Amino acid sequence: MKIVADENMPYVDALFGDLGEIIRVDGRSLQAQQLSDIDVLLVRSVTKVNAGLLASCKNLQFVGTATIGMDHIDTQYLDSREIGYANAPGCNATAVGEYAFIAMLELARRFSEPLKDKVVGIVGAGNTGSAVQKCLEAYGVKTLLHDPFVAQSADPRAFVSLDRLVELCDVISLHVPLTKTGRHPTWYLFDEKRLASLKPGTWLLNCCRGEVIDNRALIALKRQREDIKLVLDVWEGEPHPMPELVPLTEIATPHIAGYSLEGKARGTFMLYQALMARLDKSGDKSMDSLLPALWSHAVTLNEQPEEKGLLTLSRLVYDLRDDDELFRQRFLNNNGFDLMRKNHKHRREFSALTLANNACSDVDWLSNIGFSGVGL
Ligand SMILES: NC(=O)C1=CN([C@@H]2O[C@H](COP(=O)(O)OP(=O)(O)OC[C@H]3O[C@@H](n4cnc5c(N)ncnc54)[C@H](O)[C@@H]3O)[C@@H](O)[C@H]2O)C=CC1
Ligand SMILES: O=C(O)C(=O)[C@H](O)COP(=O)(O)O
Repeated sequence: MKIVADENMPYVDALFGDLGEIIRVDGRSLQAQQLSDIDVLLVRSVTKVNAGLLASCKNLQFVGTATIGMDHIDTQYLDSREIGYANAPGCNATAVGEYAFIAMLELARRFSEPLKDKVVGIVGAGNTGSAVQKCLEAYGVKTLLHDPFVAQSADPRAFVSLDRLVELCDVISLHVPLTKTGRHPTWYLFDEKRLASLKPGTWLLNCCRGEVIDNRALIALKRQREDIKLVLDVWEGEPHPMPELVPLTEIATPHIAGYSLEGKARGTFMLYQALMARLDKSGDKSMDSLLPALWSHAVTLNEQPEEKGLLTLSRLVYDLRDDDELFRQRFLNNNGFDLMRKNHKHRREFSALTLANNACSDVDWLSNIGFSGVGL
């Protein structure tokens, strides 16, 4: 079996090595002629999988994308050729949720405005939106949700309209797929008009897809409204963000909100499971053996952490300031955006840090945020 896999997908050799030959490729520049005799294609979000790429692959049985988003895959075309496919829903939801939560803690500290006093609006209440909500609620922050699809399901949570969310929230975090059609398209959901309606001092975070916000209109807004604070992980026109937008942000990163080691391992593992099911084989691999230990195993709490202490714990697991600094230095360099993504291997999730409780008082909320605990 011949398997072509994006070079930025970790653990492919460990999981797929027994199945056949593995060829690593640069997913963004992948060409049809590299694929003519392959059986399996494993990609990330930077590869457009369509008739143009696959027309000459006669043996192709399966396409896997180790991502949540599917907007880069022409599933109609794959269906028409009866090629199996899978994505990895939820694989990096915890990573995105923790990224947004940590970014909020960073802004709270930078501007001396406690996160605990804010109301946070979450647009899109699926896996990543719910992961942010989990961290916020565990910490005691009030959240409001907008999701016209989930609102109509049996989900017991309360929902508000987008207008109401924008009107009421101090912080807005975006977690929708990129869609151009259907009843509630998200392309430019935050257009010039919506951006103009943000209340004074709003913090706006985008960790989903760049084009959910009209980036030109965002630049125009920021030039008039210093009060708005931006956290952008995704950009219109990736891998070339509008250069004038970057200095207008508080935190800027190259589409790595989902890039925890755990999230990446989960993504590859979910594709392994999907391929094994497609081949009607039972897999003998497990995910546990893939991950290394965190550099610091345990921290002992002698007292209940305040917001500053919570940020300190978070930074032990993932210091978002490092990625922000590197991005500002490098995004304009030749291939800087993609190189930073390719080399991004340092980030863990809260669960990698074990907290020991010497504080007596109730610190269950920390395990509800996601930290591992001894006697929490
Ligand atoms: N920055 C990064 O590294 C990552 C970005 N993403 C992006 O985030 C998106 C969301 O991921 P998940 O939460 O896992 O997907 P999901 O499918 O679990 O949830 C998306 C939610 O958005 C809702 N939605 C759709 N249209 C909406 C609208 N117009 N207004 C409000 N809600 C709407 C859906 O009903 C759904 O509940 C992905 O599609 C992907 O594009 C995902 C993972 C990592
Ligand atoms: O899962 C998604 O959707 C994402 O946006 C990914 O986290 C992005 O990662 P790459 O697939 O572009 O490496």
